[in-house]
Amino acid sequence: MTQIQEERTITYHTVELGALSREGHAIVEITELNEAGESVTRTLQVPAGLPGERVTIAVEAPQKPRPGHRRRHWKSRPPRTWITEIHTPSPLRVTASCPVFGTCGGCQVQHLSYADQLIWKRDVVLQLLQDVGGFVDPPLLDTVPCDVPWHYRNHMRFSVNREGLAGLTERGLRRVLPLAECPIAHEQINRALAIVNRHENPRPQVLIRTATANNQMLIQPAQTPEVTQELAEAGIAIQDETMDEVLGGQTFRIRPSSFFQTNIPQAEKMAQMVLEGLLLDQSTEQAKNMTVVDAYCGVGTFAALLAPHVGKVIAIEESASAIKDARWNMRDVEHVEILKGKVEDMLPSLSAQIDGFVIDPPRAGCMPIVLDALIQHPVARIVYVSCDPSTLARDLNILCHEHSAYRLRSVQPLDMFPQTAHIENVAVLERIES
Ligand SMILES: C[S@@+](CC[C@H](N)C(=O)[O-])C[C@H]1O[C@@H](n2cnc3c(N)ncnc32)[C@H](O)[C@@H]1O
Repeated sequence: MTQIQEERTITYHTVELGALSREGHAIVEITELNEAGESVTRTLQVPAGLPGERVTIAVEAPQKPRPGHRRRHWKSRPPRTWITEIHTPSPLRVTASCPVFGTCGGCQVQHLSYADQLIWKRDVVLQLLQDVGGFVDPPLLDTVPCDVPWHYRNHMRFSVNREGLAGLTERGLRRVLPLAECPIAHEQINRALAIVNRHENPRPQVLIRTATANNQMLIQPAQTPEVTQELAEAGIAIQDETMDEVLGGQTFRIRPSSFFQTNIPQAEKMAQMVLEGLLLDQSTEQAKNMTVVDAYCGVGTFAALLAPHVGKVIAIEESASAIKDARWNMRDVEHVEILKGKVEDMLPSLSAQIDGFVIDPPRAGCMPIVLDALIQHPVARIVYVSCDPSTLARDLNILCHEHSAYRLRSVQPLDMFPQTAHIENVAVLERIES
C-alpha cells in the first residue's frame, strides 16, 4: 500500500524481521518496483523491532530536493522506517518504559529485556572480534550488567525547540521532543530539566551534568538568577565553573567541557578492572616499582586511582580544560607527571622505561602512530578501554595479529549505557616475549 501525505510518500510492508544491527535496529529486506517498473530489493533498519517478529512497517521515501533548493546533505539519508503494527511479538520483547521510545533518538533497545540486551551486546563484540579482529575463539567474557539499568546518565545534552523548550531530538529528524523526564537520565537531571523548562531557553542547546555523590550541578548556558534560585529551592546547587564528583573513593573536580565517565556505578567497576588488569600477577612491592602511562587521561580518573599502587604515573591528555582538572585532582600526588598534548605526539618521544599502559581513546580508537609506538617498544601489559568495539577489534588485530607483539588475555564488555546500542569494553593484553 502507498500513501502520499503532504508530499511525503509512505509505503507499508508486512514483513518478518531479521537480526539486530549494531545500531540496535532489526534488519529487513523489502522488494519494490521502482519508477521504471523494475524490481529493487533494499535493506532497511527497523527501529524498535526484534528478530523473528512479524510486523507491518511504514517506509517514508526521502524527500527530493525542491527545484531551486540546494541539497543540505551530500549523502542521501536512509528512509525513515517505523513499525505500525506488531502481528507476532518476539518472546524477548518487553514494554518500553518511555512514552517516546522508538521516536526519540536516545535509546535503541528499551524493548529488549535487559538480560537479552547483555547477551546481544556480547554477541556484537564476539562478531567484531572474529570478523575484524581475526580472533577465532577470543577470550571474551560475559557482559557486566548495570545493577540499576535506569536513571544512570549523569550528563545530558538537550536540544531546544522554537518555543524554547529543551528535550531530545526525534530519530532521523531535527525535531525536538520536549520531555517531562528521561528514564535513563539521573533523577537530579530530570528535576532540573523540569525547572529549566518552566522558562524559555534562549540558546539551541542545554547541557546538564550532575554529581551523584552530592547535589552539585553544572548547566550550560548559565541560567538566570531566577532559575538558579528555583533549582536551589529544589535542593540543586548550581556551580559556576567546576563540580566535584566521587569515583573509587576519590573526589574529582570536573569542568563542563572535560570528559568524565557518564555512569558512575559502572565506572567504579571499570576502574577496578583497569587496576586489576594492569597490576595482575604483580606483588605490592613489584607494583611500587612500576611506571605506567594513562593515555587519554581526561581529568585523571585512572591515573589518580592507580597512583597509590605504582611507582610513577605519566598521564597524557590534549584537552586544556581536562588538563586543568587533572592537575587539580592530582595536586597532592608527587609521583604523577601530567603531559598536555596529543598521545600520538607524546608517545614516540617518551624516554622513561614503561611497564604498563592504560589507553582509553575516543570512538575512533588509536592512531597508527600510537599503535606503532606500542609495537616498537612493547610493554608488559596494556589495558585498552574502548567505547567502540569495531575500532577496538581493528586495533587488537594490528597489535596481536599483524605484528604479533601482544597476546589478548581478556575482553570484558561492560554495560555503561543500558537501553542503548553503545558497548564499552575493557581488553587486557600482554607482551609476547621474543
Ligand atoms: C574516552 S575519554 C577517556 C578519559 C578518561 N580515561 C576517563 O576515564 O575519564 C577520552 C579522552 O581523550 C582525550 N583525547 C582525545 N583525543 C586525544 C588525543 N589525540 N590525544 C590526547 N588526548 C585525547 C579527550 O579529550 C578525552 O578526555
